[in-house]
Amino acid sequence: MARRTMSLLPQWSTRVFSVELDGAAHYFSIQERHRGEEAPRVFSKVQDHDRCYSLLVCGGDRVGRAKFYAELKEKLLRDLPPECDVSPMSSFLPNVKDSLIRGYFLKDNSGSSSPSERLLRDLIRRDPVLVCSYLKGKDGQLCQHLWSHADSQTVEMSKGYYVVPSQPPEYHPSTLNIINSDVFYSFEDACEVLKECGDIIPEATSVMELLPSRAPARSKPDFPVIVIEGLDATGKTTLTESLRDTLGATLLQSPPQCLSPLRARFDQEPPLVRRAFYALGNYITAEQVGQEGMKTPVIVDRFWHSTAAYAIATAVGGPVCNLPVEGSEVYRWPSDLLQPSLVILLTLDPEERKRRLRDRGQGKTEEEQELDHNQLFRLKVEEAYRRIIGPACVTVDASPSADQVLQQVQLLIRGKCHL
Ligand SMILES: Nc1ncnc2c1ncn2[C@@H]1O[C@H](COP(=O)(O)OP(=O)(O)OP(=O)(O)O)[C@@H](O)[C@H]1O
Ligand SMILES: Nc1ccn([C@H]2C[C@H](O)[C@@H](COP(=O)(O)O)O2)c(=O)n1
Repeated sequence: MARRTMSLLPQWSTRVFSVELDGAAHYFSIQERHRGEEAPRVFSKVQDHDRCYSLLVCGGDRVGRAKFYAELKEKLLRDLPPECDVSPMSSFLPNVKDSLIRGYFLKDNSGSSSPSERLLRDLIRRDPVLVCSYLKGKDGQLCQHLWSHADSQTVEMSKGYYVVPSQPPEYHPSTLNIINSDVFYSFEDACEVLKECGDIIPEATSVMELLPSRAPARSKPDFPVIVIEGLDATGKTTLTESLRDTLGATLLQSPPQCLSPLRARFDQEPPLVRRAFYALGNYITAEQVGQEGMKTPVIVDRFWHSTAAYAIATAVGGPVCNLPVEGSEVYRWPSDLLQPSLVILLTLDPEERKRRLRDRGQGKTEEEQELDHNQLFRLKVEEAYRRIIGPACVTVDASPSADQVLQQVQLLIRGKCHL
């Protein structure tokens, strides 16, 4: 643990820390010397008697880290005193890709530091975490003390760093680690994740056995390939089935049928593993498209746009303006994935979508419930859909009757694919 702490120290003083407190992001950095002047308070909501700590998840392998981060919040909420608030926190090097470390900020106003500190000492001894405490210095300024663990003893490092407010970064920190943690741009990169979890998730081996040996050739099939995208209950199933019947097409879906028995298992996993699973589903579907597309037109219910848009919207906290800017490399199409002839995005007024969901009355996945409750998340998914290129999607208003939507889409297909 001591060695890991030390390996981060060279960058420690150039890092920015972000804490989500009361719905707002607070950014701070640290300084070795006190500049003399009174620094503005970083956390206006932190009272003088509150004890504050941060926990950053680092070290170990990326699958272990992702799983530990997902479990840590539950552990903290379960084992800390109820007077202790737990908020998301991160540390990053501004505009440096892959530099984000996630964790939690604890604000303890229980009046006794013992239970929290016991838990933190236990965590630092056993788990891949860096722990800091925040104390007022002699001059009244807040200082960050990095804990270290050596020889079975946890000690607060004697030297404190002064905490000073920092400007919000140009790019939201959660965008720094998207590539290869949330979105995978090649078959190899997504496969790598499943290979790494074979020991702890036996189902990963089952997925590997269903995969082609490499990314299927990207050569265009003889017949057009049309992908239908959209949030749940926008009418994808209804439309894709009608298109299959009217065009004499083959209907496929991503994730493909063969992954259905494994899907619920991967939906429980942290984003790194879950998104790799969905990314690989697209390659299995692409292989099927390659075969069927030599015989008939192919309609695909969800494909890459869904994989990338949901992953990006989940990874990026806060409002739509936190998304990576339009034209960012995160919206690019994977270089080894078959490109459809046309991608249609069905959009629907949120109230009508809710009505259709209610009428359908089926169970919902956690992400679907999130879409329902969280207006911001829905807006981010829709905006991410629109920003993806190579091919970009064509938006169709799905509020008219099913027949009218079908006609509108048939017109687009005739124009673009000459069917
Ligand atoms: N144009 C339409 N007008 C009115 N109702 C519709 C229309 N299209 C579909 N519906 C109804 O809305 C509900 C959701 O449609 P559907 O199952 O096709 O959506 P979906 O996008 O495939 O959903 P999911 O992604 O959750 O599977 C269904 O009850 C369907 O009958
Ligand atoms: N190609 C795909 C298809 C689906 N997903 C993910 C995104 C959502 O979490 C969920 C939505 O699918 P549904 O419940 O409507 O079948 O599945 C994906 O990432 N990639």
